[in-house]
Amino acid sequence: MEIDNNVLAHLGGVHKIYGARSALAGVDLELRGGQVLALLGANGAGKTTAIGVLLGLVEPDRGEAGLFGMAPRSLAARRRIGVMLQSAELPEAARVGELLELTCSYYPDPCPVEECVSLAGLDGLLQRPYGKLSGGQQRRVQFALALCGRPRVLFLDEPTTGLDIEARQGLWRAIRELVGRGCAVLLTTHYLEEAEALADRVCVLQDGLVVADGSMEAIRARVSRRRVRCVSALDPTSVALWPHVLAAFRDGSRLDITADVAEPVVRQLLDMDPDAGELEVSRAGLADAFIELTRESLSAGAARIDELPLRATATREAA
Ligand SMILES: Nc1ncnc2c1ncn2[C@@H]1O[C@H](COP(=O)(O)OP(=O)(O)OP(=O)(O)O)[C@@H](O)[C@H]1O
Repeated sequence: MEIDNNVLAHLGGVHKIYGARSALAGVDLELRGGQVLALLGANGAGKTTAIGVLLGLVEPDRGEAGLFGMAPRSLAARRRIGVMLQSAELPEAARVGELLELTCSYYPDPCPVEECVSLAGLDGLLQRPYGKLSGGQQRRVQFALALCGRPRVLFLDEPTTGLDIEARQGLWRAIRELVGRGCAVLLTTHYLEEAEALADRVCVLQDGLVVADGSMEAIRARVSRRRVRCVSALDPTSVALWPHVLAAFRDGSRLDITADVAEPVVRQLLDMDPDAGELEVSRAGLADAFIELTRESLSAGAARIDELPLRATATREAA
């Protein structure tokens, strides 16, 4: 078989079953040099299991995984990656500086500690015991530890969960800087704006299956649709049946409508509810695409974004 040198990490036909539950049901995935791949999916979709298989932490029942064309558990492969999982068990009494120095000592050509500190925004925290840090500060320490070996590939499993807005944006800046230096990133996140801000490729998992895999532009192009929001008492279930409406749901006092074109929907809305107010019309983003992709995929049986059907009439409440 011909080996593509630009593929840094891959899964091929991976199945993983836990009891009666299929966590991965034949997943193919490729991460290439210079790429930021966002792995998206609802809770339990299989994202962490996929990362576990890629890292050699989870043994697949079927299929194969590789890192730099090697077995994921090989030392040579492990030396070239950085990993930040959803949780980390680190000694609570160890000071941040000690943890960084120790981790750097495992690598032949480590990243200078000061650089890890600056990228992760840990200034002033080096003397603090890890166990006394806030949850957000601990996440930043875990990020810094992932950088110690100058990774060629970074695996980040929900890296910014629990971070405040400033810390999240700091971490995005750091990720962009690392990508600029040639690091590839596999990222899972529930913040779709995070995927939009960082990723150039998106893979959506649902119930252990890849339901969409494409470039961010392909997804954006796919959702050239509009979002209409307003305060209205109209029933979203009937609004979902109007011409041009793809989905409608209630968000508190607001009605949130996704449509292929906005104008006829706005006209009908104002006809049906003259009291409708605070009208907003915007271009639908990745979040809307994601909701549709995961809602429609089961009936569509599609594997690529451009194969998915264009219409969904269910409301989010009903889904
Ligand atoms: N060690 C395990 N034993 C039993 N079931 C497991 C195990 N690990 C994962 N699962 C199950 O496999 C499925 C996929 O889990 P996984 O953690 O990969 O999902 P996820 O997409 O990462 O979810 P989340 O967004 O909540 O982190 C879930 O149904 C989960 O309960």
